[in-house]
Amino acid sequence: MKFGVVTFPGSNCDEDMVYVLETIMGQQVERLWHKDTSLKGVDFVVLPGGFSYGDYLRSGAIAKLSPIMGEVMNHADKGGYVMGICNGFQILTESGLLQGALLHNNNQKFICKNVYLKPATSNSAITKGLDAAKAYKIPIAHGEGRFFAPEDTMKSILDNDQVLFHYVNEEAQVSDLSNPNGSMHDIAGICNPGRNVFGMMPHPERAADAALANEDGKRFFESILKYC
Ligand SMILES: NC(=O)CC[C@H](N)C(=O)O
Repeated sequence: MKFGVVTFPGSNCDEDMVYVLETIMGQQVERLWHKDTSLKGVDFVVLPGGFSYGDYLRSGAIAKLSPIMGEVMNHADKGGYVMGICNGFQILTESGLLQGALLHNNNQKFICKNVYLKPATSNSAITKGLDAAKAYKIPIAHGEGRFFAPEDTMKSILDNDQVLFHYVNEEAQVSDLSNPNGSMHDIAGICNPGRNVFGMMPHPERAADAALANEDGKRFFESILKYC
């Protein structure tokens, strides 16, 4: 599979993502620039983490207007795979490819730490290869990660089994302390109704190399490669 990793002005996890896909997972990767108007034949588009346009006006609000986003939307509309990590997730909600919004964390602070995630569904390429009972240790680093959706939107997300991950504690249980940002229903990631667009706030690419002593994130990429 050929992956495309998009760099926006202010992206800072683009090279981490390229490294994991290319060097750890052995995949072909095309670096895409936000001003490109072609996806250069990639099968799977990744919008990486960072601070596109300095997070003005809201995280992702300006990046959604980048020239490449028209092509990303066409790709998704045709059923092509798109994944947004952290700032990438914010760009996907801003552009309407995913429902809901990422609001400021409820403590109004930037949070950088390891959290635990449990897959919420097996019906997606990114979760199908994961252990439904396991808590995966994955880092977060965001100031605007509190997933919010109006009641009717949230109902359709839940009814359509679109939640990909919940924040849990190390024992894979939801607890008062497991949700770092106050997101509704402890949601850490969702997919679209077509199940080809994924968004998540935690960073699996930061936990995919044995040198970092945590390869839990590598399982997410293995699942993608197996089921996409
Ligand atoms: N790691 C990131 O992608 C940063 C996310 C984002 N711009 C925020 O602070 O909310």
